[in-house]
Amino acid sequence: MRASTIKRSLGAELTHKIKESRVLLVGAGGIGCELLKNLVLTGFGEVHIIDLDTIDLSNLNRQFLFRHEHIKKPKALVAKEVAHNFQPTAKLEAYHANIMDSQFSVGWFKSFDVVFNALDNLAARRHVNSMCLSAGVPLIESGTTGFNGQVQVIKGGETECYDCNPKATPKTFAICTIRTTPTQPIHCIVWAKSYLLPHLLGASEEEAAELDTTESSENADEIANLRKEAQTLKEVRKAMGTDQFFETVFRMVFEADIERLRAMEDAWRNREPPRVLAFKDLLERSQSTVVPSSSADQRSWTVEENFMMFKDSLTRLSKRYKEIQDRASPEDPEPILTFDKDDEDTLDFVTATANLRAEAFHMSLTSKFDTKQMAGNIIPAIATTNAMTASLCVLQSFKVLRNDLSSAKTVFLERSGQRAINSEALRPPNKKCEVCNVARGILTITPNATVENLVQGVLQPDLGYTDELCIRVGQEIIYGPDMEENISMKLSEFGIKHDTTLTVVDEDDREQDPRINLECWVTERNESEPPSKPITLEVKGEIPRMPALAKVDAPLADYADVPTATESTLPDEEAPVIVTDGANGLGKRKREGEEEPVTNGHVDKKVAGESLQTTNDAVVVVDDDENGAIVIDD
Ligand SMILES: Nc1ncnc2c1ncn2[C@@H]1O[C@H](COP(=O)(O)OP(=O)(O)OP(=O)(O)O)[C@@H](O)[C@H]1O
Ligand SMILES: [Zn+2]
Repeated sequence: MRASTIKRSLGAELTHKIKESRVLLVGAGGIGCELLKNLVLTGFGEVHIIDLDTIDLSNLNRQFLFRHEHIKKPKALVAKEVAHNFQPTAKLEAYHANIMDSQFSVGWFKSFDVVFNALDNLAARRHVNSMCLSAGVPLIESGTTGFNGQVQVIKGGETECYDCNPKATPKTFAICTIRTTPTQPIHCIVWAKSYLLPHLLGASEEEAAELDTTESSENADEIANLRKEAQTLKEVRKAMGTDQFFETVFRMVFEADIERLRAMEDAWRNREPPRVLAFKDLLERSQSTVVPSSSADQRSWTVEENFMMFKDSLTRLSKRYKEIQDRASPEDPEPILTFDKDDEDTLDFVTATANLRAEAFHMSLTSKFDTKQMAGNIIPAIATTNAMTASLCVLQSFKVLRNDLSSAKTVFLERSGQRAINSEALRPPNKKCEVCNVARGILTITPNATVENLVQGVLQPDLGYTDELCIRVGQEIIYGPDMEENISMKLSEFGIKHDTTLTVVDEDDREQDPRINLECWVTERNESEPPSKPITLEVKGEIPRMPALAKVDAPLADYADVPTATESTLPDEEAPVIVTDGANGLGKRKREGEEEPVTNGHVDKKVAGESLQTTNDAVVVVDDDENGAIVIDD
């Protein structure tokens, strides 16, 4: 877009702010590539891009900044180079690094006007959320899953943060369902991928995160059985590389084990018992069957084809296993082959064994293509969803830059409802959220400052803490009620220096509610400079108390009315239930018992298309001579 067009659409003031701004883009994947292009074309003056990964062939279909010749090169660096061609005047900085590295400190985050998250995992999202809260920098969080997308505007102390709503943990399956009574193809796939493959080819049971092996009174026998069986499988592994290996494994898994399960009569009172797959019979039936080719991945293979594929893939995997074993020195641990959706050998093995098990349990068989999606927990990434989500991020960032949070929205992109784009007013922080419901302070220390200076010189006399407090740096506790010995140690001995963040946790809940956590950002000064105290702490007012019964907050209709952290004037509503859309960790907010998104009167829902004719200030329609109408809507 031409600069003059942008200026006419956004107005001179915002255009100027955009040009002067310094923003951080975390992640240069599906959303990140689109976002970077949008940012530079919109005229953002300085964009820093960080991504830890290198470019993969499978990225090319949607991460349009990357080409074949870029494979294996760092995403951030290539993205920077390519985007620079779109807007040579933009200042771009790239980091091939993990955003969770300590070099990206609170101080560094403070140097940005806005941070954009375009990540694919919960841990990194949470980390950036917390850094932005500490640094007081607004965050535009985004994610997509298939046709669904979401953009959330986060501003510490004013809106919900990423962690204000609980996120669902990845789905796990009870081990007994997987091992004894599978009822769906996915149960067979998880069995093949997380039980059979690891036991045969290396990794231990504990490493299979999808299996819930928690022991209870009901499943104690089954767990004991499992352990015995795991031992047997390890024994069977010794036959690897011999001609009998395939037959031994097959007979153990599809004959002996199924016989054992059939004998558990109670389990089959209300359902059909599994059938034994006889090795000899299948061997005979598949005499003239060929192993399915790799192009036959979209159709379900016959039982005979699955049998042949089981043999073929097990042979390939055993060969690989033996090769690794032969190369290793005697003191090396046993080799481990683990499932990878992009590893043909393990995918063939999982498809074939899952299907044979599905056959034994009277279920329909699954194609290799579908098995890949299911076993890899893959929901296809859709380029248009990423592109639309990235544009919505930029539109929301305009409101942040204008300091107009009251018109910023959480935006949902969806396909199932009547409307493609829905939005909700932002909500104030959830008072129960331990991540954003913290007080913040600036702690100025001298090089020799001690824990004692902090506790007895500042926290207790100035802020009223008792002995029941605990001090943390990251996850490490450096001082607490049972750690008196640390009181005389220097803060520097715990690695506390300029730009470290430490947290003070009030553990005194005997008489009244404890204070909310106090997060201190450390700055250093010279011993000789005034004031003379070795430590000073700057905090605004008293540290509020932890709200005992704070409930979920209402949508934010008017920012002027946002209750402060100490007030409890909010409506008495149930905590929101998060329906996650999969790996992106984003949750669409729904309240319990509701099918549709919240429409309780507080919520301002809008449709992009419907707003075109409105006179709402946020909607700008520009008639551009060359490019037709450009509509900027929220
Ligand atoms: N801690 C982190 N620090 C920096 N970048 C990260 C971090 N975690 C994830 N990323 C990056 O975020 C991007 C997310 O993009 P996307 O969701 O499109 O994933 P992808 O890995 O490119 O694609 P796919 O997972 O579908 O193969 C990736 O490029 C990934 O490398
Ligand atoms: Zn929060």
